[in-house]
Amino acid sequence: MASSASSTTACRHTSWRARSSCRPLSSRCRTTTRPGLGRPRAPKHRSPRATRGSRRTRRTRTSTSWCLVPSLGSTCTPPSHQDSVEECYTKLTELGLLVQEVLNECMDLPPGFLTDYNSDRSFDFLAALRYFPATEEEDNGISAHEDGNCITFVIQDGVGGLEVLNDDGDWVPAEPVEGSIIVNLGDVIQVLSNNKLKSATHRVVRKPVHRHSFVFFFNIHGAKWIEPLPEFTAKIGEAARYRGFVYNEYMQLRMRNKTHPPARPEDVVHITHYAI
Ligand SMILES: O=C(O)CCC(=O)C(=O)O
Ligand SMILES: [Fe+2]
Repeated sequence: MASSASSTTACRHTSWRARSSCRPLSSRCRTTTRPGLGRPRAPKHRSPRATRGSRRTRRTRTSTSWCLVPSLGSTCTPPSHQDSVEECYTKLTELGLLVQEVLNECMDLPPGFLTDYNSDRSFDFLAALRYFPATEEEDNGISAHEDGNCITFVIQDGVGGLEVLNDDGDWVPAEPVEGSIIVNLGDVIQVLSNNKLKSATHRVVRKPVHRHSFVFFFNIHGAKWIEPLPEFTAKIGEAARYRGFVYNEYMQLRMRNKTHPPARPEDVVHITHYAI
């Protein structure tokens, strides 16, 4: 993650629960200074106006998000867009299933393993995000973080601002490419693969103009037990790097990071919470 004390949007969506109401999820968002969400890795470069951790952080609106298609509860989709949003949701679900199969092969798992293991689609959701223009003092859209789920698909407009942290600690812009979808792996895949595959650390830096993105979270059922698979541990003589946990428990801890931001950055819960 970018820094151990960063500013982020207090009320940005974080879990399927928060998205089950039909209103902008962060319509009254204010920028607050609080610990970031990712791993304590120091990037070499920071965008010039980023005020993560700064005492100067002004209370300005940074972003809003709407849940278009939640698995539970109502949606915020206007009736006129219902059909196209639902079609989009169906296609993204198909894409998730396909990418999951590709992952299954890349991870050399028994055929169909991930399809069976992650067969319940009721925790997936699609969100629409709107980022307000950066101000002179502040340009943080979303602080550095890793997604806690399985796979995330991001469809962004042409404005840019999404950045990924590489192994050298440099932030690399995920430049908008028309017609493309960005695929992020999340913490669940990192744990299952015992760190062979990594969840991408990413953030959004706001630009001087509005930015919009659609984010589809291909999740896993909340009751699922997540732990490193034998193919990445016992079968190859490697120790598990994580203890097992129930997915919902991790989601709730991540949510608590937001509702009750810990005073000390080291107390923010990341996937390392389960590291052995
Ligand atoms: O808006 C984006 O490009 C990324 C959003 C994101 O990282 C998230 O919602 O977790
Ligand atoms: Fe993310």
